[in-house]
Amino acid sequence: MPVPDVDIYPEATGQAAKYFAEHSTEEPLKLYAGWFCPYVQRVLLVLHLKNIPFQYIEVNPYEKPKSLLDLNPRGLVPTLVVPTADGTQKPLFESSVICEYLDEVYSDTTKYGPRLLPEDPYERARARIWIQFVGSNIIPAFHRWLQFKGEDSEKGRHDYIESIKKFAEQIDPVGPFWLGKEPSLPDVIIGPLVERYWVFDEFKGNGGNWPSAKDGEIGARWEKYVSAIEGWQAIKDTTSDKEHYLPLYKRYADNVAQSELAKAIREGRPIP
Ligand SMILES: N[C@@H](CCC(=O)N[C@@H](CS)C(=O)NCC(=O)O)C(=O)O
Repeated sequence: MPVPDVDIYPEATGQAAKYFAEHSTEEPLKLYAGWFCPYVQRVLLVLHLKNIPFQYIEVNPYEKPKSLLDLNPRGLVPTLVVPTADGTQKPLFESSVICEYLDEVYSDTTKYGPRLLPEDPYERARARIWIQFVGSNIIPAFHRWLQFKGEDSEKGRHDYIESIKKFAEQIDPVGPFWLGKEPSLPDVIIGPLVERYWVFDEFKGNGGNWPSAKDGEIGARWEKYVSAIEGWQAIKDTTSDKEHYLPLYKRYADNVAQSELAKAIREGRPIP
């Protein structure tokens, strides 16, 4: 795919642009977001699945406008603004925390559909373990593979593939989703990363070399899971056209991205 010559921050396109336009009017619940961001997409998935009214506010987190910094001093997206009775703004950040918050607050299943964390305490705890695993293993490996060069990048590739195999062992064998028939929070947390597989094929020459049926039962389970994520309507509705992601990910792959996250990875600090 040729990378478009875009120097400025591009805009959302395709299905995502349509979805954002539908949520552009004033609402008490506000999401400060960047259209390209996988962490933002997690929150969008929850809002979309539960059909929660909210206002979508696009900000460029690399320029960190004052409106964002006033809410979140680290200037990261997603930042959610929660309405209060006295009209003050209460911000929330960290995508997985926001997702759990929304699942708890919009919990009436007759209005908002199935809960995203299981009712059973053991299953709920197990889901949280694997959500944490995505944050502590899969995401760092994702960035290491994408941003680093040579041996460091190879270590990222190895860790990424090995950790998705571990995650795959935990997927319900019948599926298609992590807990079975219905999507749940682990799918929301890993879905946007699965949806960005092509980034590695494009920039790291991976050539679609992901775990699959040729690697045995777990590979087959993962392959089936990837198809479920890619065919998931909520993912499709919140994703832009691929070409629009290219210039942004190219900066990461070329190791010139200036975001806090990119710098933390390069300097070997914990990622924000
Ligand atoms: N751990 C955070 C990560 C959020 C994050 O890193 N967002 C990126 C965009 S994908 C961002 O705002 N980057 C701006 C920067 O790093 O300066 C979460 O899960 O919400």
